[in-house]
Amino acid sequence: MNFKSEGDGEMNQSAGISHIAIIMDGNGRWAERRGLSRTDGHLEGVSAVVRIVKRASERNVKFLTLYTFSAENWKRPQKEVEFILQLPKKFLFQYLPELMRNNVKINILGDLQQLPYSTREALKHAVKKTAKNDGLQLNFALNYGGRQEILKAFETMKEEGIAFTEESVERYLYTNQMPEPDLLIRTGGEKRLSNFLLWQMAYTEFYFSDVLWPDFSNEEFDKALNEFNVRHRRFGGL
Ligand SMILES: CCc1cc(N2CCCCCC2)n2ncc(-c3ccc(F)cc3)c2n1
Repeated sequence: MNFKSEGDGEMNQSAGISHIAIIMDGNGRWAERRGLSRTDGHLEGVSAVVRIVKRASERNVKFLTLYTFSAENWKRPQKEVEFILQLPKKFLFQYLPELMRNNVKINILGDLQQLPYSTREALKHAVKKTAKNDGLQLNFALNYGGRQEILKAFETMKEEGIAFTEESVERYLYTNQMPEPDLLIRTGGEKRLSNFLLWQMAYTEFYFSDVLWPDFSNEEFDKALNEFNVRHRRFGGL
């Protein structure tokens, strides 16, 4: 199956959007409301990832960054953490061939040293296999924390004797090869950043949705993009 791209025929509504970041919240509540286990909620969340990756590619988004596991998520019950940290392997085993067919490039943001060996190996394989692809750049933030990222950049720069400027710091962040997010979408009703891309989102538009991530449809995604375009519509003015 190919992620069909909306050609120039239809006005490409997302012409101004290069990079979208998403905090995919609400998976546990989605399951609890249905009398299902939290792990069922995470699995439904994976299906929503596949759906929105395809939609982002169709809307000609160039970079899509997904917050899949925060540094704070380690505080969850051990069984749930163990289940979640197996999801990358499951996802890649099932979807990497299709992502390759659609020229998707996978990048990983975060500290992978604490992840299970088999998960780290699956991630390294996916990054290597998709490295030459030049379609949508799909960034997974795993064991990621914005404050930790900035502190790690400062420590490395200090060791290397690099002067701190906005440009030099950005070269030491996980996102050093990509533009800052134009739009942040957070699902699940909370309205906070949760230590995500703190340096990078200094000028990012925020879109908060009460929809729980597993229910986040193409229509909901399109509403966020269209809202961005309304906010950024310029009629020749400044
Ligand atoms: C590491 C925890 C985690 C959690 C998770 N959830 C759970 C939380 C949010 C909802 C989505 C499902 N997903 N979904 C895809 C991945 C994934 C990560 C890397 C990769 F290369 C490919 C896929 C994923 N990873």
